[in-house]
Amino acid sequence: MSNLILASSSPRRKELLQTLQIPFDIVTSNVDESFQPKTAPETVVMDLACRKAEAVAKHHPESVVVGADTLVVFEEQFLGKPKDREHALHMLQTLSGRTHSVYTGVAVYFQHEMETFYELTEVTFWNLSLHEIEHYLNSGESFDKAGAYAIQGLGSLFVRNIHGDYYNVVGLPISRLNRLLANPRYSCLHKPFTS
Ligand SMILES: Cc1cn([C@H]2C[C@H](O)[C@@H](COP(=O)(O)OP(=O)(O)OP(=O)(O)O)O2)c(=O)[nH]c1=O
Repeated sequence: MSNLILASSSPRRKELLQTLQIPFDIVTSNVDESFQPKTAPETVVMDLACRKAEAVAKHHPESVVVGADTLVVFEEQFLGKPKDREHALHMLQTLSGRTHSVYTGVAVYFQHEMETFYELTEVTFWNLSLHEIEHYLNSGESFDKAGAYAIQGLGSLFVRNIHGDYYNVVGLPISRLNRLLANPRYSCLHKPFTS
């Protein structure tokens, strides 16, 4: 097993973590992703990221384990992954012509200690016609994405403006994670992009 483990089944997170050019393995777990109503979104994403990292770290205490969670938030509504087409349609209609927030929480577990942070990116959508949304839903891209869209795919055509880290929206704020891993505490990772 590598010194670094990504506790995620997300192919986007895998791709982004590869940017660091550190060997890593993927180990996933099934954690309970429920949370108390009225919890602040940054608390939710950091807490879920911790649960994912902890569940894997239990079985791999020698490794640095990274977990993450992404949530789309519009006003008081938390938009996770849509349950079905109807749900995805409703989410995209909610986001149409408005600005929403994308939170990703990241947790790094190593030697019985957890470090966490979150990033927030504001994304503004163009007004979307029903025809456009239906066409997008037919692509199937919505279904495993928070907020029912993928900024890295066809969903990019909905985006009028973005403020913050693009990679945070895709699911892993990689430059901030790289800064965190620069700490000598993680020297076992032999990172090429930090001194
Ligand atoms: C908003 C947005 C989300 N997403 C994805 C990132 C995450 O994979 C997903 C949010 O769901 P998550 O529950 O954060 O992650 P996951 O279930 O895919 O993977 P795991 O829990 O195993 O780590 O939405 C995009 O790929 N593009 C986007 O533009």
